[in-house]
Amino acid sequence: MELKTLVNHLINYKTDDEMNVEITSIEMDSRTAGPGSLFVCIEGYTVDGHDYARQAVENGAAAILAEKPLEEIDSVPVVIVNDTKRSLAVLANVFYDHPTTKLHLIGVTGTNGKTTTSHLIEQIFADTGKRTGMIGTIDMKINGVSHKVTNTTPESLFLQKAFKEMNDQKVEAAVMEVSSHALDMGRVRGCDYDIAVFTNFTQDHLDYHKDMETYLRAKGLLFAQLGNTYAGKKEKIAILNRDDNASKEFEKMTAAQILTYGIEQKSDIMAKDIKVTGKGTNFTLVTPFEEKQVSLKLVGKFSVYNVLAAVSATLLSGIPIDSIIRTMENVKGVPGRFETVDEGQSFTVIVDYAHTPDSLENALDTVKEFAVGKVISVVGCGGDRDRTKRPLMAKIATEYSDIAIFTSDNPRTEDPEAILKDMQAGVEDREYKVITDRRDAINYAVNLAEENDIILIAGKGHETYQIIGKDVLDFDDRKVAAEAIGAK
Ligand SMILES: CC(=O)N[C@H]1[C@@H](OP(=O)(O)OP(=O)(O)OC[C@H]2O[C@@H](n3ccc(=O)[nH]c3=O)[C@H](O)[C@@H]2O)O[C@H](CO)[C@@H](O)[C@@H]1O[C@H](C)C(=O)N[C@@H](C)C(=O)N[C@H](CCC(=O)O)C(=O)O
Ligand SMILES: Nc1ncnc2c1ncn2[C@@H]1O[C@H](COP(=O)(O)OP(=O)(O)OP(=O)(O)O)[C@@H](O)[C@H]1O
Ligand SMILES: N[C@H](CCC[C@H](N)C(=O)O)C(=O)O
Ligand SMILES: [Mg+2]
Repeated sequence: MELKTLVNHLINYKTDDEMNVEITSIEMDSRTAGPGSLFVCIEGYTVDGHDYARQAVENGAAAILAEKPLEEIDSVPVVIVNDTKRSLAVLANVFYDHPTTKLHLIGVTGTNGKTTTSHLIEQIFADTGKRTGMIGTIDMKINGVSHKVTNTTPESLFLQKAFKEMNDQKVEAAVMEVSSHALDMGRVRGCDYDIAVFTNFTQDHLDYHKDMETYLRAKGLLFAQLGNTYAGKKEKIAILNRDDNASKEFEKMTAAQILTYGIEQKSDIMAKDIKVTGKGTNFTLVTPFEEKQVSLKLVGKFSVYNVLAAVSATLLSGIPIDSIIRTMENVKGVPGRFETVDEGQSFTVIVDYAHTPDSLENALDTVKEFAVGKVISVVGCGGDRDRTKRPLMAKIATEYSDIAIFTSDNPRTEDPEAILKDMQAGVEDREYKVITDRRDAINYAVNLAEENDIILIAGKGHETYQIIGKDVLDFDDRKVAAEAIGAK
């Protein structure tokens, strides 16, 4: 596409250069720029992309989009805009020919349960033979093939390119997690969602959003972005958790039609008579048309919420209820979410991704419900992340466990001992043990466990690394626990 044609989609830009070069790719990283690239300079949190424009040109870039004149660049056209990040979302959408308008696209937001709900939705579509796409914390999947992602919700350029790939691979239905960071940073600008799903809203990420109100507003952008119905497209739908007060705010922010789900409050889609056991969860699903018995392998009341969200989204996508229920009953789980480590031992070991106060409380509450023996928890809090959740998580760990072990979970550039001190500040009159090294902590828990005890190893779930300083070291809770059980 000619640079002029592409850039003309922006309502305001300046250039002194001819814009007749052919653009064959858009890049935001000088290291991936090459012949034919339009390199877009983004001022990041770590470095300023403008400082890499020269490198991009040396690599062959055909043009530059920047927020200021670049005197060192005279061999290729430089186009100036007010906001390169916002412009990038527009240009990527145009360049890849508005890929999300050709997909049935579902966005899932909320503090906890995004990955789980997205996996459930994808599985329901896949089981009906649909070609599917999914983007989230664990990976991006296109028709079942996994691709690496570095963010739960990647940058607009990555997203639009990924959706184009989905178009090329004839994907019909796609689901993605939409993080509050992504909404705030405009990564999902230009994504044409058909359905937006809200899971729940509790404390997390206050390092970034500073307060709960700002965090809530960021999540609300997904529902605001859903907008109105317009000619030729299906109705836009917001699916809201009636039991969570944040839904009331999101309701005000969207012009879309609303479907609610819930357990406590009267909702369009409901679950009643919930029975949680160590083996699964049974409940009655109530829709506006019928009642159905559902028997899940997933455990916990929180899983019922995720299932209700997935049922709502797929029902409204035209999937028959019996087909949805069949998938829900077969799903064994999502990697690293309440995943058991079974080496034939006489006690239970569960690896879970709970890394917020609310998710930890839910996870431990569920474990307590079916625990016969002691509950032993291994819990840590991430470094360079929300400090205020540390004392809360520690308090929950001690209140819901017979033995709570505090350890490290990706300390990143912080001192691990300082993170553990922040955690300990939240504990009142309760016993706990501090073992800084995560492997030692898991070994200790496994050696302590007796018949019928349950160990919950929280925080890292599917992660296969431990970040200490800037080093990313191999570490997988599931493998480490299996080794500890083997050694015992
Ligand atoms: C704070 C934050 O969100 N940072 C994101 C941001 O990084 P950054 O601003 O530091 O980027 P930078 O390194 O300064 O680079 C600026 C520009 O220079 C370019 N560059 C850089 C180096 C070079 O040699 N050449 C070059 O052109 C870069 O490509 C970029 O365009 O842009 C990167 C590329 O898109 C992201 O991967 C990165 O996410 C980091 C890894 C991160 O940890 N983000 C977290 C906070 C986050 O977004 N989390 C949410 C999930 C939360 C949840 O669900 O719990 C998420 O959606 O992932
Ligand atoms: N609906 C829910 N309500 C509360 N807690 C939940 C819910 N679903 C899952 N959890 C807990 O939260 C943890 C993380 O779940 P999941 O990965 O699905 O959430 P997420 O929103 O994708 O998280 P992230 O923001 O890190 O991507 C799970 O391991 C479980 O302990
Ligand atoms: N998306 C979350 C994941 C946290 C996982 C936990 N293991 C940690 O590192 O804090 C974050 O980046 O805050
Ligand atoms: Mg996730």
